[in-house]
Amino acid sequence: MAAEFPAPAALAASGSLGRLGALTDLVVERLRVGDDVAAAKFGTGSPIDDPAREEQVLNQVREQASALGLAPDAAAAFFRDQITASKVVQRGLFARWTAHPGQAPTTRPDLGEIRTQLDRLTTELLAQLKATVDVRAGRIPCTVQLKLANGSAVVLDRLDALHRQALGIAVHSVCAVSPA
Ligand SMILES: C=C(O[C@@H]1C=C(C(=O)O)C=C[C@H]1O)C(=O)O
Repeated sequence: MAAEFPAPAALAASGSLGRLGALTDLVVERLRVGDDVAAAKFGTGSPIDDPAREEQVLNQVREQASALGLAPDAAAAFFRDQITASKVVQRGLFARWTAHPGQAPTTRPDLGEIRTQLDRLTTELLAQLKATVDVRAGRIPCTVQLKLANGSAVVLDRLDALHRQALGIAVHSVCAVSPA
């Protein structure tokens, strides 16, 4: 009987469920990198918003999307959501750390290294967008798969309210036709 319900650790090892599980896991990984970005900027005076960097990210997205045969505008819209979600995480953590300085990070990661990590995630996320074109084109199946993937990610990754809110923003345009 136990074998029918894999232990949480086994589930965590295999990632979020369903056909959008791998994409969702990358989205969550990018949100988590947002925590590191916040730690890199907090207390330095560096703004959360960096429009020049955003433009660079979106240009990279458009170029790589075209090379993969994905629609550049749709890919850019998806990444605009990733950027918005990252900034929601950053603002939430800034507010938390300002209100509770004891929770603020004690080490400051290097923003340049973090951005290299984000560039790698751009490539991996685009590959997953490409791999899920078919499932994302089906309105109802996509919505069901997205709920499955997100629901399992929330549990497996133990997402708090801030990261759940950010995940909702980040997957806003995953299904080609958004549910009502
Ligand atoms: C992640 C950063 O913070 C913001 C979010 C970005 C992103 O999600 O790619 C890019 C620039 C910033 O507006 C960053 O500065 O690198």
